[in-house]
Amino acid sequence: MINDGHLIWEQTVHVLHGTLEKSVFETWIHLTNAHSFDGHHLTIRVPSPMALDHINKFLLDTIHEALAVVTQLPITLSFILEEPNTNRIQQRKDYRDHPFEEEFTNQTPFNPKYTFDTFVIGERNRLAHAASIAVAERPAQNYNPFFLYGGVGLGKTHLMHAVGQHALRMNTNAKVVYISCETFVNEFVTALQTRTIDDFRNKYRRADILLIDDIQFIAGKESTQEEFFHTFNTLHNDHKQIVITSDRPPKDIERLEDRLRSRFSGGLIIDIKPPEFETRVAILRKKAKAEGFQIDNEALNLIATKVETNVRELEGALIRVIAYSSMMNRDIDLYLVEEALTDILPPDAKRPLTVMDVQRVVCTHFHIQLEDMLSRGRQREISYPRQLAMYLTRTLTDLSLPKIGREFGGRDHTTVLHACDKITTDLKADPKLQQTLHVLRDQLMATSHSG
Ligand SMILES: Nc1ncnc2c1ncn2[C@@H]1O[C@H](COP(=O)(O)OP(=O)(O)OP(=O)(O)O)[C@@H](O)[C@H]1O
Repeated sequence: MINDGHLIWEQTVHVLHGTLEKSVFETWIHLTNAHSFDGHHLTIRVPSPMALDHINKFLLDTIHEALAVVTQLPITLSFILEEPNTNRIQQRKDYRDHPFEEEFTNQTPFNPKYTFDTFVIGERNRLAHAASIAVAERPAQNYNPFFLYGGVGLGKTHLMHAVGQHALRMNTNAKVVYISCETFVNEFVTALQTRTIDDFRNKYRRADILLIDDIQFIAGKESTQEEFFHTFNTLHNDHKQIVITSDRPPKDIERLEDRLRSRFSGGLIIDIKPPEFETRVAILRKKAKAEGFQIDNEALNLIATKVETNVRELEGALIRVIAYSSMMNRDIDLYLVEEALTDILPPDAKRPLTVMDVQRVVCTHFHIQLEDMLSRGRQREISYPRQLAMYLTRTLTDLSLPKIGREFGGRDHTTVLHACDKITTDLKADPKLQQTLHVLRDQLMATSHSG
């Protein structure tokens, strides 16, 4: 189970990397590690008493929020001091997504997970992948610039890091510069303010391969566009490779100078589209395997049906399923995936489920009256469907335990809690109950879609 803990914390750190100030992240979070996880409580090791103190005083809320984004489960957290001889630098090197924004250096500038080996090829990214390999192996020969565009979370940054790492493997002396456009803009402004524009120019205009991510960020920034235009020309004239990513094609980037637009369009432009079903399943399988989890095909297929357009979200869904399975101490099967991902509704979902929907569907299934379900009656023919309906309401809606209690004939929240625990326990050993639940859930999903 510690494996799950590592995975959950790794993703949480990933979220924190995007939300915290860079210096805060680097100082307090970067060197933390998962220590133990029991399905409900995650213990994190921190490297120094100062970090322990700072995290507990100032960062707890932010960290809990990030954890909730990752798992959406009530997992609790605590921090402990790391034992002195742990090799923590070794353990935490992957979380730095975009670390390579300093001087030219060939020391692991990229996310080691973003390589061609870990990239799953499918119909809709095959060309992007092939062009990326060609550029990495023969920089500035055929496709220059190489402009890669596509929607959020589809693997553009992954491919760009793969190009950089592969190019460095082919030629360890190559000066490969990776930069997000946002950082380029910020560095340019700082260079102007601190009169270090020559250093800035040397850094970018002496690259053998310049990889610039999310170029759409340059829109409307006139002086940066001017600067980038000259950077681009210098590199291009010197036969150096330029790789650009964007969320849209050059023609659709607003407030972009025409001369840049035409430069961007002068090489190879390729788009990357959301992966089709088979590729989504293959991505999930690869990711699960890489993290040390064996998940059967049916469960992977179900996750892949639920998340269609964004690989980052697809990976997030997988993490949530794994975390949920740890927490409930149950194997990952169709039922568990359904429960863990209940709030991911297909795009055409019309309205959220109500407690009435659940009660109606369960009563019909068990041939009982609604008034019996809401009554005080304790006969098993009534009490068991009632407990099942409470469990379904709890897992399929946002209602709190007290609110559910009120909706079921004014019962106490501990009764609801007991019902949920009972069904959770029964589910583990009762395939028939699993089947029943599956049928009921399908009907409820159909209910919410039909609006
Ligand atoms: N074909 C793929 N195979 C394996 N992993 C993938 C693939 N496509 C995307 N991913 C994974 O999905 C996640 C999001 O990808 P990435 O960050 O490259 O997206 P992006 O297109 O740059 O998105 P954004 O526009 O938000 O910057 C990463 O973890 C990446 O490794």
